[in-house]
Amino acid sequence: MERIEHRACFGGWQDVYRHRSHALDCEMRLAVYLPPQASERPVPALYWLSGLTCTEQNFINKAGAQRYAAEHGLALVVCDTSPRGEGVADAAAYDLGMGAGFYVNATVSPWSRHYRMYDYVVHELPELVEKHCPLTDARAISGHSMGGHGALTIALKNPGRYGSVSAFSPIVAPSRVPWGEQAFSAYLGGDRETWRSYDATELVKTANEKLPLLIDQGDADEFLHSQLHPEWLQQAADAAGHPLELRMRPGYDHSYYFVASFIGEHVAYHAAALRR
Ligand SMILES: N[C@@H](CCC(=O)N[C@@H](CSC=O)C(=O)NCC(=O)O)C(=O)O
Repeated sequence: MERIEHRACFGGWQDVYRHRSHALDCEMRLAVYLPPQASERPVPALYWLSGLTCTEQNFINKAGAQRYAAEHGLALVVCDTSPRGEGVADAAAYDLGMGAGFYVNATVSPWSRHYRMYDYVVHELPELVEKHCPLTDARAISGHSMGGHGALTIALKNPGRYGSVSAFSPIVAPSRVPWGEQAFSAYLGGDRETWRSYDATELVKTANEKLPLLIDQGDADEFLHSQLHPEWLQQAADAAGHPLELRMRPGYDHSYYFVASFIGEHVAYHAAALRR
């Protein structure tokens, strides 16, 4: 990992690295916020997955999470949302290709060559940052929109790997909404059976580990009734006896103003869970 940004922030450090990814077969950037406590001892980490069009920069610039991470002694690990670079397959649309990896392992050409964000986030990213930064292997995961889908599905598919999970405005049923149908058709192909293993509303039906799901959702979100439908996950979780707290927030939209308004509560939630 080569450090390319290093900025003092709330007594700790906001760093950005570039590295060669084996999973994605391209150069990637990732951001790590180290709270002041990390200069004394290894600290637990909250992994953040961003939404469509984002890089590693959106969350670290807009969410204001570093103040809370410093308070609670939690590191923040933020990756990009897709493979990048020349030779990486792309599409003209903002919601397919670069910036729209959907946290799956693509199985269909031309996407399957680089689009393996699931393996990258679950395996390569923690191995890398836990080797190079003062982090313990205590991990929490969260994200926004497409990244909320990523956080929920990755936690549900990997029992024991994360101490807690939360999401802002997540795509909870990608198999049933336009953003997900477009991405899964391209990356996974036309057999909808294969889509179920990346759909939180399906995964929650059979999850053995009942890791509580925490979701914040604005009721003025412009994508609420077309792409998000958190009530579908609520219904599936209730039927499966899976704990889910869905907090509808009056007046909030889909933007990072919403994430910034409640990120402090999520950081506190994850810090408490990782202390137990
Ligand atoms: N009009 C937007 C559409 C894309 C968008 O809203 N992206 C969201 C995530 S949506 C679901 O994954 C986002 O986080 N944008 C980045 C930001 O900093 O706000 C557009 O074209 O950007």
